Amino acid sequence: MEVNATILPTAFRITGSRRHAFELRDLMKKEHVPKLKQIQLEIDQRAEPINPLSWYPDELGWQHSASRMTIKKDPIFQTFHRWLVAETEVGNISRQEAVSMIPPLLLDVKPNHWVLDMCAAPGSKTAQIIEAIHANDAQEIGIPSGIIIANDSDAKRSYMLVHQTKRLRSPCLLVTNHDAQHFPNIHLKEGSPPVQFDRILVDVPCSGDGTMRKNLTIWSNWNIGNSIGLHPTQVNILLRGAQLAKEGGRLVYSTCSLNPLENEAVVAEVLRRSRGNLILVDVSDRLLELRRVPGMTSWKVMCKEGIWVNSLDDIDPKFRKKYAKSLWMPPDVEKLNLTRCLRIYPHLQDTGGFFIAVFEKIGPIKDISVLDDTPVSDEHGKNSRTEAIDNVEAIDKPESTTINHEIINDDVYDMKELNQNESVPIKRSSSTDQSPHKRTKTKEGLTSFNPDYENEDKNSRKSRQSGEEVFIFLGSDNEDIPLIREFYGLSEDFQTDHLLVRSENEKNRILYLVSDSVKQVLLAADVHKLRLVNTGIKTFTRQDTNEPVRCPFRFNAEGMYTIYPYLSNKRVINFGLKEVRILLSEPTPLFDRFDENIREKLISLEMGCIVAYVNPSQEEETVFRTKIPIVLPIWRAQKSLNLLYRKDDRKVLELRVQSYFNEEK
Ligand SMILES: C[S@@+](CC[C@H](N)C(=O)[O-])C[C@H]1O[C@@H](n2cnc3c(N)ncnc32)[C@H](O)[C@@H]1O
Repeated sequence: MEVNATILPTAFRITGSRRHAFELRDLMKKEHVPKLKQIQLEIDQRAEPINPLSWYPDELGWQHSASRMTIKKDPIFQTFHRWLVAETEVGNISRQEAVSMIPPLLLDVKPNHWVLDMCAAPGSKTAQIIEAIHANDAQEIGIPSGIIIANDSDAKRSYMLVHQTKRLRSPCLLVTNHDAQHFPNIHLKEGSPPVQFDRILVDVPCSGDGTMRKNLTIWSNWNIGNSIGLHPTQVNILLRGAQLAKEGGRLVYSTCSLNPLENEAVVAEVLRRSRGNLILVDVSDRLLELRRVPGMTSWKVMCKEGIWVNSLDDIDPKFRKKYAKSLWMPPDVEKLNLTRCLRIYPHLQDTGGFFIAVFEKIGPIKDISVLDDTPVSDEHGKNSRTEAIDNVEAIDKPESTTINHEIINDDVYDMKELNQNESVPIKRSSSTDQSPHKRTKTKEGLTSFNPDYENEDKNSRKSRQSGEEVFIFLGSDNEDIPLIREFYGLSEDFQTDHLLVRSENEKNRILYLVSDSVKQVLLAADVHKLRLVNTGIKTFTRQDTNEPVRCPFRFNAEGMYTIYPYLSNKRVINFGLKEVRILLSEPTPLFDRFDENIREKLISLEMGCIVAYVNPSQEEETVFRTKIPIVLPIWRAQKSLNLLYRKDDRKVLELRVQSYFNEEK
């Protein structure tokens, strides 16, 4: 309790592909950490200085407890903070509560995995999963074969998730909006078995009592009923996850609550109803430095009136329907290995509270109906007796929270889903046309893209809300592709059939790139059942110009890093930070503003989009040198350049450049 009344330290992860992450870590250790430690000692002897989280692999997780005041007032902290913000904005660093980093680590995601994140918003763990999928990007050219389907039942929060994960620019991410208890089956082909996932994260809604160091409202809003009400939903979400996992696949269940009714009671019920086909994994050999306490093997239930109750039978029959039988310890509790669950208490290592259980699916899960008190058989439940779901159905939830046999029967399920979901037409197209949209002329007749971005965002959000989102893949006969390939020297390895447009009215205005696995899902036989929120990274945009230009397609900042490895040097120019500063300080700098070698190269290129490649490690006067490159899309007009960055992206780039020179803002 004493620890709970203290301020939670700030934690962050160094992310990105492994090679880049190690580089950034070493730079931080060399340039920032010694100074920060020194200054923190001088300012506040009690504060924990910046240190790596001992249990986080490869010193990529860090924590410090400097106060806001220290960060605000001290120039060394200010410099560090600016660097942190700049690297966070470009996706190289993620701020995340330390304990919340544990579930994705134990999920053990590989770049080829199909991953479902069932309750994903606002997306901090999704970001970690995306990073794991892209872990080898710096070493391997190509888009990973894995996929992350990030789902949340709350539409607003799903959009928040899209926003949060945008900076990671992954073509492998697909965001959906479903009640995870009824996450639909996906059949890639007519009559094929439904997709089963290698990895499933089940980070369920919970009462949140483990976050009381950060969320002060928990202290006043907590009540006994919260956990009792959440338990059935948590059971149903985890059960649906268990069904959707591949045999041999892994599920991680987590909550930021320490209440056994939301943790061990849920795990026990799901293990029982999986009839031996789901087992708890012993992860005692993982994250060895992480201090943890084993899961509980006995617990009691307090009813909403504040009285300890031994069984459901002891509840007043009038209120019995409000309690799930599975809240109470099952008779075979000792057989379930609940000690393999992880409890993280705040005092163990100065964090929030958390609960994690890691499962492996070892057999098909077909019958998930409620069991009576007969212990689960060691032979996959052959002696178990099933009964109808009664009390669980009646828990006061806004919508049905039951999972029963129907869910694994596709026909019944389809009918349920069709009522819920609007169709998402998936089409193939070969034609191109230009959309009518608002144009703003700049000095050299180049249509400014910023106002269009804003309009596009508003419109597309509107269309998504009314269920009109479309994903139209470019056909192999699309006439723009050969031009794009030739103009930019795009390698044959780049699969242009993974480009799509997202609006019938604005065909080919923006070309989005998706990975092969996302494409498979978008073309699945029953994709109409999926409520799609977002997918794809903006890669090319048709740029309207007054001057005739041979290739009107320009790169987008969002897709720039993904497409860059596929480009020849045809339209790539090496820039230094000096040139980047010119681009940032002047809207359309003339060629004359640049050194002769750059000017000559610019003159030799025909009008259209070019790419600037910046390697900060080659800059002599910079303070913080990493080899992490900056790759910028630029419009080469008649006599001037225009950095194709939105206002907010410009700000981030400015911050990044400043941080290299350790300058005051
Ligand atoms: C603990 S938060 C998830 C945090 C998230 N995994 C992260 O790391 O940022 C739980 C989420 O579950 C969502 N949720 C609640 N009920 C759900 C349901 N039945 N199906 C899917 N998501 C649900 C909530 O909207 C909330 O965003």
